[in-house]
Amino acid sequence: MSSPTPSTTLAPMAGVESSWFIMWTFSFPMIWLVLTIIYNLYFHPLAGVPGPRSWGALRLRYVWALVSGTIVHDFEKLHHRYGPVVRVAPSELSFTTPDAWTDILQPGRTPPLPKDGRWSIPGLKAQGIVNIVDLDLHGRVRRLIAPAFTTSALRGQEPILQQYITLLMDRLRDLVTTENNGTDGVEIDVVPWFNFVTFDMLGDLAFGESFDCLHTSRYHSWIELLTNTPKAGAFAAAALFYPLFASALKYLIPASLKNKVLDHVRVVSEKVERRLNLESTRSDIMSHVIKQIESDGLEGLTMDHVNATFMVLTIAGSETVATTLCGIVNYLAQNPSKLSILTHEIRSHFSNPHEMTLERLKGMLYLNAVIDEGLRLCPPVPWLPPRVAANGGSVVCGIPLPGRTAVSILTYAMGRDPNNFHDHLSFVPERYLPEAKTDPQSPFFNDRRHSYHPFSLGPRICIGLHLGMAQMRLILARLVWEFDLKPPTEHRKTQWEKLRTFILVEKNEIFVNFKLKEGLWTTEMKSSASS
Ligand code: HEM
Repeated sequence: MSSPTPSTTLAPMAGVESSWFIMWTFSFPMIWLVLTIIYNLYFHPLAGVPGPRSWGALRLRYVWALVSGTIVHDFEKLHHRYGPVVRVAPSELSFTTPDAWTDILQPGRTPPLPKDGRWSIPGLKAQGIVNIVDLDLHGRVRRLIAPAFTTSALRGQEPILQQYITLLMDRLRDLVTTENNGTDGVEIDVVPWFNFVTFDMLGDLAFGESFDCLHTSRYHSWIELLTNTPKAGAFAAAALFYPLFASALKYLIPASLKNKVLDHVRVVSEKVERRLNLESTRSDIMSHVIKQIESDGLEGLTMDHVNATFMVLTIAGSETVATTLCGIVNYLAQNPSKLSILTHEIRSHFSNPHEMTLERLKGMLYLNAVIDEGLRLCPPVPWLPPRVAANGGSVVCGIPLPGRTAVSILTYAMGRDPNNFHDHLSFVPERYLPEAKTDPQSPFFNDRRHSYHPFSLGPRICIGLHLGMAQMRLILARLVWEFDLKPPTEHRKTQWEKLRTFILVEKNEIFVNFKLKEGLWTTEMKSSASS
């Protein structure tokens, strides 16, 4: 009897082995996935915190919300359903309780919880102030730039702010008069204009050079790249939650984009260097930094830290102010009775724009109430970037958190919470007037104004708070002094609640109807419009 050939005996065995191999290859990750889900849902230390199973089982649902720009509205819905503390990922909680501000940000006491390093900008030699995780390093960078943001420094910077606001008014006046003689209203998309003015101001204050957006009525190419940074940041952070995907991403990013980012870093360094070498007596942000370096040196920092900080300042100091202004003007145009109170306050106090100094505008009660109400309904940082619990664990709002648990605060939902604010979804600046705080008959007497912090709190509170408030006061006052504003046609109205968020709010077009104030339509303007 002839013995079987090897091929006839081995073939079935090889088939069995390869099918085992295939089965293991596919089933091992499946088993791992199922075990992870079971652990996260039933055995994880945060398993008892309220939240939907689909978000607590894996981080996929969170990442999807992040890259689709729906994270803020999704979190808000979860808070409505599950309460003030929600588990939004296996090891991340979102808070809307007032105590979260103090427990997480620790104003004036023990060090705050550090930022979550997964949100840093990848590929930089050093992080800028907003993204630095190390508390000591952050403190040194903050000390270097802080003198540029005091109220007395702001007084020196006022002429620069006024110069750009005048230019903005000139541009808007041109648009209104050339489009239809200024007599009927003109619908203007305010988004680019508020971005132009805030970027130009920041360019001048930080680098001693405007970006010339207002002069050219166009975004500087650099600004276009910068405004996409938060969106790219959301995608980069999403990738970092899955390290395998993050390394693949490195190879997927087109070389042209990588080069653009490198170019961008190079341009900032050149701008910083040019300004540092400029012999000038002007008072801007850099003049204070130069004085600080001359007196205390760089305190162990490198120029990479300075450059990265000036890069983030350009965004943090302009997008935020532009977004809030868009929100405020959108609400004002759609609430004519509130707009007319503001317009009356400004026009009755000032007979010409030169009288509108920062000092005098600080005392305009309704103007300030309008800004506070705008910040409540349209916070430009609607979701405070996550912090992490200490390695050995921390306690936030009475909940013991395992080490490295991420925690975030949903500012947007806190501002719109009926438990915090009466008539919570309406635009009512009156809630911020002094009488609402002192008159028990006021429907807003019990509003929890103290529980809302659009500029954050503690050692990482917004450094540009005074500057931002100054820009908003000046721009709004000049706008209502010069123009009669009205809502746009119905199909062009914007509902703020529908905007997406990629770390910062994504603004599309926001139309407002502009008409020159009665009496500003001078003979000179008429002839230049008709020529
Ligand atoms: C409407 C105006 C503004 C609002 C509502 C606002 C809000 C905020 C918030 C909530 C934070 C905390 C972010 C975090 O902890 O992750 C922050 C930080 C910061 N903001 Fe603002 N901001 C505004 C305007 C400005 C301006 C005008 C500047 C500067 C020119 C600026 C510069 C910064 C910087 C540098 C930080 C980081 C501070 C640190 O980490 O120490 N902001 N801002």
